[in-house]
Amino acid sequence: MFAARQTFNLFQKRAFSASASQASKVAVLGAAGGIGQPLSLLLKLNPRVSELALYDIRGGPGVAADLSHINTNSTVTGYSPDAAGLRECLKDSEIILIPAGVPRKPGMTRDDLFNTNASIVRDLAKAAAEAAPKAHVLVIANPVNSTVPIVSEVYKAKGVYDPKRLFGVTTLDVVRASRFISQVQKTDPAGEKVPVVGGHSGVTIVPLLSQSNHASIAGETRDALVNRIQFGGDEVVKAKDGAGSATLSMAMAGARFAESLLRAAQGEKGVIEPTFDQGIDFFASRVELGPNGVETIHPVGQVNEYEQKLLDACLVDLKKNIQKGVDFVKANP
Ligand SMILES: NC(=O)c1ccc[n+]([C@@H]2O[C@H](COP(=O)([O-])OP(=O)(O)OC[C@H]3O[C@@H](n4cnc5c(N)ncnc54)[C@H](O)[C@@H]3O)[C@@H](O)[C@H]2O)c1
Ligand SMILES: O=C(O)C[C@H](O)C(=O)O
Repeated sequence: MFAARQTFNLFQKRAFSASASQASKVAVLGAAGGIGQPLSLLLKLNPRVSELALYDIRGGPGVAADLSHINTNSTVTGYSPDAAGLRECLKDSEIILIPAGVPRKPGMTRDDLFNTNASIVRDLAKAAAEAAPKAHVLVIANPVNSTVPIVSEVYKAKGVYDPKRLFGVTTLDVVRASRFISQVQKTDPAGEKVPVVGGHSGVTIVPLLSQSNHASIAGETRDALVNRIQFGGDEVVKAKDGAGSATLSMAMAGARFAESLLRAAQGEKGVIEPTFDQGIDFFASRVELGPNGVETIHPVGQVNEYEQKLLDACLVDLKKNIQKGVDFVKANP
């Protein structure tokens, strides 16, 4: 049994009747990138978003001009790539998504991105903490296991940290798990829910097949499925052959998470998503969302012996990844 007091991803779907007319400003930092562009497109199509604010060190205004011609009601603004532009972009945002940062190439681990992405995320977090301290922050930039603790340390230093409003986006892991299990079982992925807990890299990604519709999957089929869920990102990195990592599936996952937060903010009950988040430590698990972000962190629940071993292996790496993020901000405030 694993008593998690942290989060990394979320999931679930419910019918809803909340009004979509409430004003919601959503900011995307890294909006001109491989994830940023399709993510911004999906947000432009979301009637719950009233204002889309796009920032990137290059290309933000161009992406904004393009999206602004789409005939949905939201406004789209691209901001200049400087401190004033970033501040304006962030001001009054309800949700801030951060896909800014470099992606992997074949042969790299997500941790190999740390040296470049840690300072990018730290600096964006500083700006967000100052300009929009109450916004929900959704960290996509890798290594998520370390970049989320970086944001939390920055917010603590600024005296505005609210663990209920900080999320590591691990939605893609449950999206993959649902798709991959449906391929094995020849079912509709829409009906497949597989909790995935832990972190967002390799063995820290722990799918709980015993809690899925197919608890009896065992042996080589189970091992292959678990491995595919844990290393799904590598599949895409390899196929893109040096041109980056998952962007389109990630955009879908990020947009789904933002939509869930907006639904919860607009009064819908029972909105559950997986996210990497902080209770005592950081850990991805299913989280119920409310108007102020995290409402309830669901326990990991009953796991079998096989999954307990996966969790044990996960925690070894995850703790190191978390500490690395915390130490980075302490050494480089
Ligand atoms: N959480 C997940 O599940 C998940 C999934 C896929 C990718 N990722 C991660 O997301 C990140 C982005 O991936 P991508 O494919 O979009 O990369 P990309 O290189 O295509 O885009 C990154 C964008 O960030 C911008 N950028 C860089 N520094 C910036 C800064 N200081 N301020 C604002 N913008 C800045 C770049 O100009 C670029 O447009 C990577 O770190 C990748 O590993 C995470
Ligand atoms: O694999 C990567 O580096 C990107 C992302 O974390 C993913 O899971 O696709």
